[in-house]
Amino acid sequence: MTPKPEMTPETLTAFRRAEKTYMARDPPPSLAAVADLGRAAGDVPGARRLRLERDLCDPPPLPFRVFGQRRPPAYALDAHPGLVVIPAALTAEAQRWLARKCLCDCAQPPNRTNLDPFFAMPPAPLFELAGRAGPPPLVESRLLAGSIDPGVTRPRDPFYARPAAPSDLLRQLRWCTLGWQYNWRTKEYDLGAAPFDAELGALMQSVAAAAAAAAGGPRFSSQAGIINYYDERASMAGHVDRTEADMDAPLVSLSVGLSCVYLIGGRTRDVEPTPLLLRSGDALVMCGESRLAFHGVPRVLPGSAPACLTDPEAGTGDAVADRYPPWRQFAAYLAAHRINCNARKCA
Ligand SMILES: O=C(O)CCC(=O)C(=O)O
Ligand SMILES: [Fe+2]
Repeated sequence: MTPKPEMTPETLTAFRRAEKTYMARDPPPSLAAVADLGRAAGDVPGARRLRLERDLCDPPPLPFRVFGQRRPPAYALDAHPGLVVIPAALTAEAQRWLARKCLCDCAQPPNRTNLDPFFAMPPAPLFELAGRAGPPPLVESRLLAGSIDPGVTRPRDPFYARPAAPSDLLRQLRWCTLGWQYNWRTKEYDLGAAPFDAELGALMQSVAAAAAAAAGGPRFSSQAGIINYYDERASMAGHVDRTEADMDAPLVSLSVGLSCVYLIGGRTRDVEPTPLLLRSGDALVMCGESRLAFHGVPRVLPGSAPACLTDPEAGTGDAVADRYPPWRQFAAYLAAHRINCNARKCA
């Protein structure tokens, strides 16, 4: 038997090499080569300022000021055609609104989460249950109850085989699907549909329309989406979102909370990716060619969330505040997590 060849850095693909660099823990990587379009776009090789030909707020998607500017600076990168980055697109209030949407309105049935196969999820947002005073209502384990669906791999971690407190489940929340429900096992949208939050859909549409008018590929509607919840050590491996039948329509992606290093590559992992710094409130739109590009999040940056989120009183006066738990509960979560919410057209 021939021994397996050592995977030397030379034999790794360019994408994998970059992932390893930015995932390293000891020592942590230098961020000197990470492109900062929000603060130093002039230093980024191949970055071009795009002229938005449409206002972001045309028509206004929500009844308060969502975008910092009607036509904020937006950037394209020569090496990744079709990608549009709009740094600091969202106002502080809109970032708080998005965090509330992603943690409360959207993260509950009928939308699915990574926890559904293993727990009998209550018909309420975990985030709200986790913040309630008094002894928490425990959530039943489907493993323990024997009601786990056939074909689902049983996790080894004993956490999944015991009733769990909502606050412990919230720590394990990794994703939630919106609209057409994506099945990670079959890699198809075959789990039926839940209504896509109308307000969130309007916000996504606003960003898609302005970016697509500048970069091509105007058709967009929020048919499906994913919310990703990252703790400080979480990452997302490089992939292409290729399940959607309509791969010409843009994919819109909004982030709040901690900053991250986002890698954008090309059609294969051999294309050298560009590391981008994405901050809370940035919008990213994958149009045209970049819709087929490998991308991922190798690193979240602890301590990088803005004060407009982490100040315990920051959201107290917001128009929607009384519909949600007190802001201090969000502030604590956002100081230690990144939330990414993305939407795509499927058919
Ligand atoms: O978190 C991000 O910015 C990327 C998420 C992503 O690529 C996805 O959900 O497909
Ligand atoms: Fe993706």
